[in-house]
Amino acid sequence: MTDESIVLMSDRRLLVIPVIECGEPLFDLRKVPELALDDRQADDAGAYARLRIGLVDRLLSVQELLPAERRLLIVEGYRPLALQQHYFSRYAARLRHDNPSWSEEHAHIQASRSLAPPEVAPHICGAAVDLTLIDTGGAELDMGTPVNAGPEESGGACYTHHPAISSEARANRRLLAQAMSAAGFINYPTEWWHWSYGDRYWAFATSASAALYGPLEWPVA
Ligand SMILES: C[C@@H](N)C(=O)N[C@H](C)C(=O)O
Ligand SMILES: [Zn+2]
Repeated sequence: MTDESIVLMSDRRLLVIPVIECGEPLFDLRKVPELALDDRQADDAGAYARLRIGLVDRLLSVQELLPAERRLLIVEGYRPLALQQHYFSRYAARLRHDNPSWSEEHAHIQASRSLAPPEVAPHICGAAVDLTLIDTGGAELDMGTPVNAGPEESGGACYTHHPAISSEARANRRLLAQAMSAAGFINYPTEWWHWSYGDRYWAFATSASAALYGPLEWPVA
């Protein structure tokens, strides 16, 4: 899959998709012992561990679909808007610094390979999850790159269908993708670990007439 065939998060078609908020609450994954949770993105208030309850149910069904010796490892769910804004503007500024000939618009588009522009971002809706696979001893499987490896540092190997990864990593990505897709999740093709349900990217990819989940304030009122 080339960059040209991938619909990026900066695509204007996403912005016009309506959101019909269904009102589902965020649920705390720290109360779900069936799902392994990693603390590399942890914040004091535990925002990273929250997800819309519908996604939690779907992750439980994903785990049922996996072979007994494989489990999901959840890295990040909900992300407050201020954090998304910080991540996105920092990365766009870094790209402009490293590529002085790029226009602001081009840097915005290129930044959206790794981070969603805040106006369409699914993590701020509790509708996206970054995750990987572990074995029975808790060791992460070889997925070709670490979670959150950017296109620059990974030479593009973070793209889900990048050809230059080992056959073992490809098989592990395929296993993850089959189970996540079967549960209704949609992958962001530039990041093998990023999956969403009910957000605008999901609505676009599934031709749903509207997204189910809009942005949520943090802390929840
Ligand atoms: C930061 C990365 N894990 C991520 O979540 N990227 C997507 C595109 C996002 O910001 O929604
Ligand atoms: Zn993500």
